[in-house]
Amino acid sequence: MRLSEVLDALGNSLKKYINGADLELTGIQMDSRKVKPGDLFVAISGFQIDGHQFIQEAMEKGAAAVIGENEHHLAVPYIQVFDSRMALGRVASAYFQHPSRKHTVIGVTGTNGKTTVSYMIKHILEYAGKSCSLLGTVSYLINNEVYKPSNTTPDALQIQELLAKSNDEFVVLEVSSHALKQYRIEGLELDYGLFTNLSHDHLDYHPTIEDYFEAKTLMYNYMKPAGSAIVSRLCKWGKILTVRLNAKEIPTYTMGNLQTDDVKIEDIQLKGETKFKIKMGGIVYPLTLPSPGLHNAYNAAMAFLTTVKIGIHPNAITEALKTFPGVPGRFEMISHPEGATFIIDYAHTKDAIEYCLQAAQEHNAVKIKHIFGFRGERDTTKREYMVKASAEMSDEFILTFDDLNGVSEEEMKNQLQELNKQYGMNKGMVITDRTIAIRDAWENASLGEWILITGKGPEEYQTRYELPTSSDKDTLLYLQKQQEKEKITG
Ligand SMILES: CC(=O)N[C@H]1[C@@H](OP(=O)(O)OP(=O)(O)OC[C@H]2O[C@@H](n3ccc(=O)[nH]c3=O)[C@H](O)[C@@H]2O)O[C@H](CO)[C@@H](O)[C@@H]1O[C@H](C)C(=O)N[C@@H](C)C(=O)N[C@H](CCC(=O)O)C(=O)O
Ligand SMILES: Nc1ncnc2c1ncn2[C@@H]1O[C@H](COP(=O)(O)OP(=O)(O)OP(=O)(O)O)[C@@H](O)[C@H]1O
Repeated sequence: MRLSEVLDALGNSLKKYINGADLELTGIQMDSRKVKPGDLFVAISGFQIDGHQFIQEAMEKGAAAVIGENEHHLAVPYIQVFDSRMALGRVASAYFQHPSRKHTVIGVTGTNGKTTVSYMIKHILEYAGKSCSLLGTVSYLINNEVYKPSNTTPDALQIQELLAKSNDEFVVLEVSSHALKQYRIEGLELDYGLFTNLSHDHLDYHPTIEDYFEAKTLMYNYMKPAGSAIVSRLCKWGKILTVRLNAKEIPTYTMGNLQTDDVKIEDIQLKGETKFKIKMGGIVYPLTLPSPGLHNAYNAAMAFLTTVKIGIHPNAITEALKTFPGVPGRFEMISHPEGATFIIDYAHTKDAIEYCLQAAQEHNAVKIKHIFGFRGERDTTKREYMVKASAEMSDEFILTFDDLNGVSEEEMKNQLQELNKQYGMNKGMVITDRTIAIRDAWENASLGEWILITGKGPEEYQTRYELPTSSDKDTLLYLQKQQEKEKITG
């Protein structure tokens, strides 16, 4: 790519161009440690460190040109921009020849359900014989290859690179509010923009829920001219968003429980298999879903509406959803020999906890025990609501450690004890070691009891615990094996 093409791609984010010889660039880097001779280095002023500090290092490694926000006079061409993250998205898209134009791109935003809806869409498309890449919290799946995710939404450079690598017709990607604020999808062009819901989360990053909502709406600045929005109107934010999108004349299709919704969800039965009906254009489609919970019926309805708009026949969609295998760590069940049911789930908001515990209630749980904790260095304002929800909906709960993220064990333990004292309704206890909390529940599990372990989903532990296990599932499988061994040895 020529430097002159970089300048074209920047458009109105270009502020000043200094030392202007045109030259050939061999790559783009936002991390000085990765720079190779001939690369364009984009200096980003980060949350941890200011990338402008590394301009010298990047040049020593052979950077042929630099983009940044500050005033600099360098030996190589320097392009001053208003916002380096925005510039990175635009330049990366141009460098990889605007890869989103060669795919049908589906962006999914919302507080909860992004991953599940994305997996459902991929499953339906594949059932219909299409190929689909997926970028999200659990993994990046491109051309049937699995990549370990760096973030829910990768940085702008990685997004463009992965889309360029993808030979799949469709790409579905989860779009977090952090990504939107940080211009990670700048340069991307979406065919469909999905909004699942909005509830209390990330109020450490966003000053208010209104700001969080505004961040989510930014996704709709990236629609292709013929692109359309698919919005769940089940929460008030979806209703507000629909009005906004109509005003912007973006074709908007809604899922909800009103006659005016394009897809109306009705007659939901949650006992046993999840069964519900979708009413669309005067026709009623019965759906059966192996994934339990009202939230999953909503997720399936969003996937249904999206894939209908893509052109998949509704009957093929209903058939495909019957065999949806679920998502790792989302309401994943493991049975206990005494007839209890253990669930591993990624719920880390009050809303998600309520949906999970409700699903257990709907399955006639004789008793509900809930094991959960809170991530260190993440939104502390949601914790009391999560405890209140658990205290109201479970029979017993155990507060335990989640990732500490640098918070001391003592500090987190005090927090857990304080939250339990204030909001626990005398139903809670604190067992800080997550594996011991799970073992306690395993050893005391009884017939018909449901034990929900939430917060970590399939993620590996970051804290060293007493049992030699690496995740909630691993702990349960370990306990299962131990019990079998004990039976054999008497
Ligand atoms: C708070 C936050 O969002 N941080 C994101 C941000 O990093 P940052 O600005 O802090 O980066 P930094 O470490 O300060 O570095 C600044 C610049 O200096 C460069 N650098 C650094 C060192 C060096 O030697 N040389 C050098 O050039 C870095 O490459 C970078 O370009 O930009 C990075 C690149 O896009 C992100 O990976 C990073 O996400 C961090 C890891 C993170 O944990 N983010 C979370 C909060 C997040 O984004 N979560 C959402 C999902 C939320 C949800 O729904 O659950 C997500 O999309 O993952
Ligand atoms: N539509 C929904 N409404 C409310 N809660 C949901 C919904 N779908 C899933 N959940 C709950 O949220 C948890 C996370 O689900 P999922 O991974 O699909 O959401 P996400 O938006 O991708 O979350 P994250 O961005 O944190 O990865 C699930 O384990 C479940 O408890």
